[in-house]
Amino acid sequence: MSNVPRSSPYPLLQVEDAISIVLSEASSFQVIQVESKEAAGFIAAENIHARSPFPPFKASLKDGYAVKYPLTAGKKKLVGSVTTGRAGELPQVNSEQVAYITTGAPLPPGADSVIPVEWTCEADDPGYVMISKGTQVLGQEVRQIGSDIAEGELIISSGSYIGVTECALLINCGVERVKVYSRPKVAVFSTGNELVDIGSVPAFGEIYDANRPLLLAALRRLNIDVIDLGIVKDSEAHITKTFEKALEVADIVVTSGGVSMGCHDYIKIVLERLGKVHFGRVRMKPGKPLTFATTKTGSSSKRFVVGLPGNPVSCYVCFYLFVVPLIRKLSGYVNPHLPVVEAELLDSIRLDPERPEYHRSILKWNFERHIYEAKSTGDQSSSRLLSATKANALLILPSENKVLEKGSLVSAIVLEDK
Ligand SMILES: Nc1nc2c(c(=O)[nH]1)N[C@H]1C(S)=C(S)[C@@H](COP(=O)(O)OP(=O)(O)OC[C@H]3O[C@@H](n4cnc5c(N)ncnc54)[C@H](O)[C@@H]3O)O[C@H]1N2
Ligand code: MOO
Repeated sequence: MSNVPRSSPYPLLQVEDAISIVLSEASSFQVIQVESKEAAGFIAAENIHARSPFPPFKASLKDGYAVKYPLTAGKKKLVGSVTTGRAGELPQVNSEQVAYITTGAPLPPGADSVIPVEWTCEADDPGYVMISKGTQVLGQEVRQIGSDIAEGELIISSGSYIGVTECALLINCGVERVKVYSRPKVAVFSTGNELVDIGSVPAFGEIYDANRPLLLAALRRLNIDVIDLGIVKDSEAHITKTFEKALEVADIVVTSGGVSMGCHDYIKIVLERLGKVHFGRVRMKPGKPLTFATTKTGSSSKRFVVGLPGNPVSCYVCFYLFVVPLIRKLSGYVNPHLPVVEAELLDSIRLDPERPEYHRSILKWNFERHIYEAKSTGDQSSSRLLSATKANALLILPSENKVLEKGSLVSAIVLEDK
């Protein structure tokens, strides 16, 4: 091999600049309507107002007796009962009368307050109740109409995340359907002549494809629709054909392998032909040959391609640093970045003098010291998946020719995977 390139034509970008490029390219969202009960996990694409107040009627806060304020202690006439869900005629309650009521049931006409059962006892006559403590204030133990949520109140603003409680809130307020940002579809393929799927027996020189299952599982955990395009041989023609297929069906194409300087590294070459390569190298460890491109053909919307490096840990780290924020931006997140916290190192770590390192670590909250502590996962080779197992954070370590002492404070990107 005498005709391979000896240096990369791609400038070595800083991580922050590379992430900014990805996010600035990803600005177009598609708005869809979903049923409120299916809305958890989406970002709202509209301001949502309560269709009805909650509670929709004056409701009792306690099991007890509905009364008209003021009511003194003593023997009172029982005029009926109101239980939750009850339709039809409610008993009229006047002064010196009571109606049995359960928690959440509507107050009957005339009543404005509730006396809890604990303040009452049975009377000798079944048509009466003994009230041992009278009303203290008007409206006691009553939830007024709209006291939790007023009719028309803004309950979810455009751009906010719909979690499980927001999903319940929508239904609480009678909102059946909501406009949300759709999530991108993602196609995944691995490249490499050495790769075989688990289940087949690897010949000498072959290894199992671990990256595709990693990416597919991570995407499914993010509720993303995935298209699995399998293992593709290191051939320009095969890779081109697979990209063309992927770009027809997916918004984002994520590949692994074939982005470095080897004679069979075709991803960058093919992407230069199919679209625009925004960057092909990032100053980071692991993940240096990470590649990002966009394509646009005919009337189809812009497509995004992230060429992840083949080393499994590089693939994993770059997925969380670049693909997850890209997905979040396209899905409507106002802040697409993963959370970052400050953590104290439990080990001394030798820094890399060339590249900032995204050091896999186990992050734990120390309840006595009120601080996050980070334990290294050991050998950080980009082929060693054991460095990423158990890890729930990536420590952002600066590039310097020194040892960062135990006890130093560093920024840690929190991974949602664990
Ligand atoms: N001359 C240079 N060589 C390399 C450089 C460089 O700057 N100059 N960068 C190195 C870095 S850093 C990385 S990272 C790798 C990434 O290279 P590729 O993306 O081209 O990856 P491959 O060569 O295809 O594979 C690398 C390694 O990972 C294994 N692999 C690949 N795919 C999978 C998979 N799906 N599942 C499991 N393991 C996989 C593959 O067998 C190789 O061992 O390049 C360096 N080289
Ligand atoms: O960047 Mo590579 O990912 O160090 O092995």
